[in-house]
Amino acid sequence: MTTRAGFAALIGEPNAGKSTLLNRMVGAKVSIVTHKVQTTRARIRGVAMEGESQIVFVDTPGLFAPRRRLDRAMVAAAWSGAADADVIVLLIEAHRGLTEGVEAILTALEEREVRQPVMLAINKIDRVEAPDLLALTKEMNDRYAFAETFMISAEKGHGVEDLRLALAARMPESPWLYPEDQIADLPMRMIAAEITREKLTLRLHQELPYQLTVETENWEERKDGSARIDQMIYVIRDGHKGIVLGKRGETIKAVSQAAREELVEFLGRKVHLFLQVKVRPGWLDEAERYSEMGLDFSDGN
Ligand SMILES: Nc1nc2c(ncn2[C@@H]2O[C@H](COP(=O)(O)OP(=O)(O)OP(=O)(O)O)[C@@H](O)[C@H]2O)c(=O)[nH]1
Repeated sequence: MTTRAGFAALIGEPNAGKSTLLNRMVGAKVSIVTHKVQTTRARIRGVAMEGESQIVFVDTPGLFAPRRRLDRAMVAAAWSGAADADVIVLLIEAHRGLTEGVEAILTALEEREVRQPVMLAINKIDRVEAPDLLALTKEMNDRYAFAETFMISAEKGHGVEDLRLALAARMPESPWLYPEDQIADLPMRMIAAEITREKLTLRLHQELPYQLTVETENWEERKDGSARIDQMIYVIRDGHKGIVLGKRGETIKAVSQAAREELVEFLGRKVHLFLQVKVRPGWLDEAERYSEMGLDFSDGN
């Protein structure tokens, strides 16, 4: 039996339908991993099985509008995440066509001399007429040498199976990256940390997220069946610590409660969550720290 496994990077403008498509391709069985898990280079969004093939879907956070230095490093990392993948899928919206945003992505693919196959998935075909769709297919393929083109409706499920089969066929021969019965069991600590990070970003000013990391420092299974989880929130300045804590600790309390509720739902048992905030000054400028995260500092400059 030959098994295949590899990474498929899903790229596209915001709102293209990435989440909808992933949920379709990954299916209910593993939808648990749709929490955005941050790995060093890309976010693992889900794992799909198709016959003997395992497809690990990653997306590329921060591809757009880099503003600050770290954001730019994130963009570079996002691209290297895509460059590390075995296949890239560019998702565009049928009714919007070759937008400026899509053009920017294609230019970046060319500039970076991406060597792996890029599949074009034209989504939301339920919103256009057939002649327009054919015209767009031609326009896109004249613009870039896509390996294959798919016309899909992620929402309605049309064409999704064909895309999944094509991706499966392009996965390299390899043992599976995740045991089949553990697909839903991606590193729990990372997922738990990401849950807290998400709650923080929901609560805090938009400026903060990339300057803040959450690490699960301790995970203890208790005899009564509950889990004790200790997490550290790292910020770069004293002032940020105050923001995270909030007045009389209100912010962190609310974050902790929201994160704990989601963890309870996620783990299906009682959770004791302990959050602490620590300042790690100069973090933004520590090239070493960047490389630990898989971020290429020089490239991001
Ligand atoms: N008509 C139509 N709408 C769709 C289709 N697929 C997705 N949508 C809608 O498009 C919107 C965006 O979909 P998402 O899956 O959230 O898009 P996304 O790319 O994950 O968005 P970001 O997380 O912002 O990057 C939602 O309102 C979906 O319901 C489709 O095939 N047809």
